[in-house]
Amino acid sequence: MSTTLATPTRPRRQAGALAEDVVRRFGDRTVLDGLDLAIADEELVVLLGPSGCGKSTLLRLLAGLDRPDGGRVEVPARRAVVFQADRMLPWQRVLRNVTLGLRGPDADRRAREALAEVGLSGREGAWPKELSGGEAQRVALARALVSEPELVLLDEPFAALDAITRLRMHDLVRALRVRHHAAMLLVTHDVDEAIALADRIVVMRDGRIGNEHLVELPAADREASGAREELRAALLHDLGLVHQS
Ligand SMILES: Nc1ncnc2c1ncn2[C@@H]1O[C@H](COP(=O)(O)OP(=O)(O)OP(=O)(O)O)[C@@H](O)[C@H]1O
Repeated sequence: MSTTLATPTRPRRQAGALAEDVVRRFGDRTVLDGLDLAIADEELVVLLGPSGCGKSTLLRLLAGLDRPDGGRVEVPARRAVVFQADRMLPWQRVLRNVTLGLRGPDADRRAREALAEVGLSGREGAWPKELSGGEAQRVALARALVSEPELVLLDEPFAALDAITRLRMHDLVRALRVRHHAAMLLVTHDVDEAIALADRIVVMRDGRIGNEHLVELPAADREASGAREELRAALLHDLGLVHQS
């Protein structure tokens, strides 16, 4: 008997996230004013912009923690958010903080694996207050990734860390990207962090995305190169931090 195989329908490649003509007002202040942003699968987009321009507002909309007054937001159901403060439950040990919200008999195993991935094997039984700032943010990353999200939203996750620890966290993010295939949106004030990590840097201006920069520099050139310096100067200009003569 012959069998006719149905043509497999390829899953539609869904964008990592989409914001279309998004408006968000607080009182009479329009913070997001017709903003468009599409993040591709597995793309790491860094969002830069002056303080108060609406970066966290956009991130909260994409996280589903807030709703727009106009426009459309499309995000995958499996998404995770990492904030500047780790937001662990202080009365739960590290392992329980990672298994929070996980279901199934393998929750513990998955949480242990996630902690190993961020370099925290052996710290499962620690209390949150026993962790350094860098370790706490590692837990936050483990907690975000343990559910295998398709979209990870990071709101200044390393801002409170010292410079050396922040560089280690950048290495960790790069390593995690290789293993997890999530789209990421990272909000930061740190132009060097943006250049170190981004596939694309977008700069917010007047409630929308203003300039965008694709970052196609190989890893070594992100540390030191003429192209890096040019990009850095362009970003400082976009942010109004230097004036071109
Ligand atoms: N829930 C809210 N109620 C009223 N105003 C708000 C609310 N959330 C944000 N805003 C206002 O919206 C503007 C944008 O805030 P948002 O936190 O998004 O800026 P940001 O770009 O993330 O700033 P920063 O870089 O300083 O973190 C600010 O003026 C803020 O006061």
